[in-house]
Amino acid sequence: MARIFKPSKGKSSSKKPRNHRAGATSQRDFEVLRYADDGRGIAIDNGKVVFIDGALPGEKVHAELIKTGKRFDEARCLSVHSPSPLRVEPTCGVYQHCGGCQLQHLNYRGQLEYKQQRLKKIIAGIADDVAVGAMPSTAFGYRHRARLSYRLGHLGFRRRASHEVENFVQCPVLMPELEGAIDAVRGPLLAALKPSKSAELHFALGTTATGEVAVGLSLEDQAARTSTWCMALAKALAPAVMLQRVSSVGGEWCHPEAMPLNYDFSFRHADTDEADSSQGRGEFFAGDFTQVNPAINQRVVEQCLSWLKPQAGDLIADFFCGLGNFSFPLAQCGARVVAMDAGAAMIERARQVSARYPGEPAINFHLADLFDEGQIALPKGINKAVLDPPRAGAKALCQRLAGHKTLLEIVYISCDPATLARDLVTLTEGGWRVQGAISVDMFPQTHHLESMVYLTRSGLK
Ligand SMILES: C[S@@+](CC[C@H](N)C(=O)[O-])C[C@H]1O[C@@H](n2cnc3c(N)ncnc32)[C@H](O)[C@@H]1O
Repeated sequence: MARIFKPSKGKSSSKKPRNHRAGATSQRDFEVLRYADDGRGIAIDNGKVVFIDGALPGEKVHAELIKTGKRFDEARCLSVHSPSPLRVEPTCGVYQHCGGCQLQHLNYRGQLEYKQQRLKKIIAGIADDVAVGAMPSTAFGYRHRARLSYRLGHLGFRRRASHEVENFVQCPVLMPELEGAIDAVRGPLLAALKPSKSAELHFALGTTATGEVAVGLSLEDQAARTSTWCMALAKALAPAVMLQRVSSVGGEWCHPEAMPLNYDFSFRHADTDEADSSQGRGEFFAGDFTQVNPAINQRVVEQCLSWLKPQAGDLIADFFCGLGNFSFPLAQCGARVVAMDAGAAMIERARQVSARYPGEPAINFHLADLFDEGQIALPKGINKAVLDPPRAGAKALCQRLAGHKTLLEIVYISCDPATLARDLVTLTEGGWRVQGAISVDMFPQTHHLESMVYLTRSGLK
């Protein structure tokens, strides 16, 4: 028997299972049939669905029930009788406790296949004739930012299904420079954070204006006390990490010496394969939204440009634009862009960056809540659009776009399969057709699925 998952010695796993029937055997064997949408294995036990953490389809596993409910049970794999050929030994030493990754026990080819199949399921019945592509990433060392929690003297990632914090030692999905910087400032941070009970810390890796690699840190909540406290912390962390921004009840406070990091807007033109870095660099602070996997992000931007073929004469809406990740490359190809987002600080920074470019600004950045029907003002004459919403999707916006008169092409980038499925139904019922779909591996080793879908429609009278 291959022993893969040992029962955790951590506090959270020693707790008695919630809802578990008194006297019932909590460990037994299961045959795993298929994947659940969150990467767990699904088995059927006496007609009831059981979700098994750490189990793969085709395997016979020995698992411990950790929760029982009316409709389904939940279990954790303890050992594997007949391992799947796709099973691998997890790289990370704390994989079985940490809440960050869910698929390290599945080889990378298997992960890509699993994500591709999920996207196939989403467009089934909507676009059965469309072949779903897969965009692979490097399997480890891809993340340029990380959010760590501090709680009761521990600094690291949240444990699986728990509020407890797993102390940060190493994290193989982080870029090595980021991993090293977090390790370097662990001591000073732990000393400084002592008085507060809990805090969220956003680390991000980028370059400075002079091209050096730098790491920024922003703190949330009660970690931000007084400017004196922050100055002392900033000093203790430098030069390994810049304390960039601190949220506090009174608003945002930036350390006076902290510089924003650079955001790279360069891409390669699909037709010539030439690199284009003429829109150069934007700026961001740790805590701003940036795509976590910069190499894959560049490919996503390039795929978007290759579908939309932006050119002079186009008026393109970039909905949920953030710092202008898509807006700047679209404008660089000659299109005019109207960009919208609800993040006031990011919109302001994007405006400042766009104002520095010579000539007429080709991008208009607007602050808008795109979930609020009343605030969705669709720019007149748009013929193409990029939608890159948060997990909640773009319900109200898709309802408005479904019957839009001048809009002919949409690229929808989604980080949530359920809301993507809902919004695609709205659009296709309005006459839109899916022409392309790609599962993008923005988050290797996790079950998170990023997708890109290209839709077109002939003009409405
Ligand atoms: C997945 S990110 C995409 C950002 C950007 N397109 C990029 O590639 O970096 C989603 C964006 O939606 C924005 N957002 C969240 N809720 C929103 C809302 N209700 N209305 C408008 N924008 C919102 C966030 O500020 C964030 O920038």
